[in-house]
Formats: sequence, structure tokens, C-alpha cells
Amino acid sequence: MTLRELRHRARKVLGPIPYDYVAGGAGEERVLADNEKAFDRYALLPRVLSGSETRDTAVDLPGARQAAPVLVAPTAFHRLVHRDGERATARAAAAEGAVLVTGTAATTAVLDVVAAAREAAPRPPVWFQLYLHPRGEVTRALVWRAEDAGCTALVVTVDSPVFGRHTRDLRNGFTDLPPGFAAENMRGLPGAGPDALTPIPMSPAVRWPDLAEAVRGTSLPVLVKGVLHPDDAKLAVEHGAAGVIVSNHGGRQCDAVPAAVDCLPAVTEAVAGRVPVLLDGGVRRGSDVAVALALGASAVGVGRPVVWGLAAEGETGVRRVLATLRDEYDHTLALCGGRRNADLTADMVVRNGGAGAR
Ligand SMILES: Cc1cc2nc3c(=O)[nH]c(=O)nc-3n(C[C@H](O)[C@H](O)[C@H](O)COP(=O)(O)O)c2cc1C
Ligand SMILES: CCCCC(=O)C(=O)O
Repeated sequence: MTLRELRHRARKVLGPIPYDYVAGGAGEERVLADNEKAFDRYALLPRVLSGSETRDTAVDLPGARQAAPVLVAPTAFHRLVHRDGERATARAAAAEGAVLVTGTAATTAVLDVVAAAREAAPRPPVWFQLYLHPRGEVTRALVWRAEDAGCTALVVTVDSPVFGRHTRDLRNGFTDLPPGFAAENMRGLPGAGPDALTPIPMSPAVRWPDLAEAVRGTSLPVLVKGVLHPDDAKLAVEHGAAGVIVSNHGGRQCDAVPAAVDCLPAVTEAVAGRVPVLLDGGVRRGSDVAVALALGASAVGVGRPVVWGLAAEGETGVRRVLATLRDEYDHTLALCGGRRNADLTADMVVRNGGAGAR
């Protein structure tokens, strides 16, 4: 089963409103579509007679060593799609040796998410995603909850000064969580009630010094998610980021930006190896992972496919998504004559239809 087929299975078990919440994007969903289509514009140019029977796909990331260069991107409200929610996702990611990025908008408290991950692996890498709050004490409270739970890194999302206009949700009138669901990490903190769809008051007033303050206020590495402009990647490093995540939020924020993978080469050049560069958006096959790594990513995140796996089959479905991507990636690495992730280099990616014409 391909990851694309899994979406159809999820659609059958989900009601139309949660399905649309996950599947949808902002505006006319141009960026949502382009994130996937962009990978079709790249082709791999394999090397030959340079492979190995044993390959090493492991990767070292801030606060994590992973079996493969694929991690679970933060996606909100897992209990909306499966009764086991984030606990199932956490057990699956830990069992597959993948980083789980849980976040402020999870429907399970971070302490319980990490506890579930520990049922599957002794020291599971769980990162915590948050938005910087204009009131520093709210940010500090969230960071403390993540540290206390045992998270090994923080992910600060910077592409959401305001919430994106999700066309399908607006049409469906989906503005609040159904009764019985809440953004558990927001309990007791100021803001909209934890059962609002946007419990975190995103703010355009948040600026670079707030990031620097967040970095200073924690011993955990802080990755910055949602960077597209190479100058912002440089600023992120200068303000203490331990990693930069190239992402357009899966096409859910500004509907006029480039596909994530198209922004990767310039960001990689700007960061110049100082910190790892990661990418998410549109990754659906092992060859997409290989293209991203060749263009400079250390690892990629997957968002919707994990939610489809969770909706369709719970913990087993999430494991299937991660195992499929790892297996497909390893196979692609072999076909490209590689032994290690670093064997995939920029000269091995060409524009599709223009082989050799780089
Ligand atoms: C249903 C859903 C919820 C999301 N929630 C968050 C979130 O709470 N925080 C965040 O930083 N990104 C969030 N994202 C964005 C993802 O982290 C990621 O950038 C995006 O899904 C990657 O694209 P993909 O779905 O094509 O893999 C969400 C995405 C989806 C689809
Ligand atoms: C405050 C909820 C964040 C969810 C989110 O980021 C998304 O739906 O894209």
C-alpha cells in the first residue's frame, strides 16, 4: 500500500469535517498541491558501482538519534481522528525509532505523550512544538511543561503570525473542537479556551529577540520551523537555532509561497552546514526523502500521511507509514549507489526532463 492509498482509507473512516481539517490547506490550496507536485519536477541521477549490501540510514539530530531520516511533523488534535490519539502516534514513532514532534495543539498532554512513547522504547526522542507567545510567561510555562515531560528538543513555529485561512474549515464552520476535546497543554494558561480551534493566540508581534529569549531560557536545543527565505535561515542561526526546518506548514498558511522543496537549496547554502536543515511538505515516497537529502536536508518530516495512518489503523497504521518510508528510502539509496545518507549529493538531483542539464 502506498501512502497516497492510505489517505483514501482514512477518508472512509473519518467524518467529512475532520477529514477536511487534515486534508485541507489555505486559500485555493495551490501550495498544498504544489508541495507534492514539486517532487515530480526533480529526478535522481544515480551513481553506479559504488553501493554496499549494508547501508546506514541513521541520522543524528539535536536531542535524537533516529533509525532513518524521517520524523513525525507536528500535527494538531490526533484524538479527533482516532480514539487513542497522540498516545498511539507516540508509541508508533518510538517503536520505529523516529522523532515525534508533539505540540501545543495536541489533544493529549505532553507528559502523557512522552509516557506513551516510553512504553515502546526506553529513551524515545520526543520534541515539543510551540508558538512564541507575546506574553513571555506563557511561552515559559509551555517550555517548562515540555522539559518536565522529558522532551529532548523544542520546535518553534515561526510561519504563523496569524492563523491561516483554511478554506474547507471556514466552509464547514469548523472553528471549535467538539465537546470532550481540548488542547491539553494549554490548560491553565491564558489565551482562548483550550477547546477553541486556535487555542494559541498566534501573534504578529513576536520578533527575533523573542526567539533569542526562548533559546536562552531553556537547556534544550531549539529548532525553528517554517523558514523559506535564506536570510531568515541565517537569522535563525544567529539567534541560536539548533536547526532550521524549511516548511510552508503543508500549504496551510500563505497560499502564494513556493513548494517547500524548492526553497531547500537556497536555505542549505545560507546555513552552510552550521546547523542541520530539515524539510517538511509533500513528502510521500522514499525517493522524495532521497531528493530532499541530496538537496541538503538532514531529515524530513511527514505530516498528513501519519494522520491518515493513525485514522485508518491507529498505532499500526502510523508504524506502517514510517516503516514504508524507511524501506522505500533505503531501497532508493541502494538504487542510487549509496551506503550512507551523505552519499546523496546535489549533483545527483536534476530537473525532471532535463537529465544532465544542471
Ligand atoms: C492537520 C494538521 C495540523 C497541523 N498542526 C500543526 C501544528 O500544530 N503546529 C505546526 O507547527 N505545524 C502544524 N502542521 C504543519 C505540519 O507540521 C507540517 O508542516 C505539514 O503538515 C507538512 O506537510 P505534509 O502534510 O505535506 O507532510 C499541521 C499540519 C496538518 C496537516
Ligand atoms: C493552533 C492550532 C494549530 C494547528 C495548525 O497549525 C494547523 O491546523 O495547521
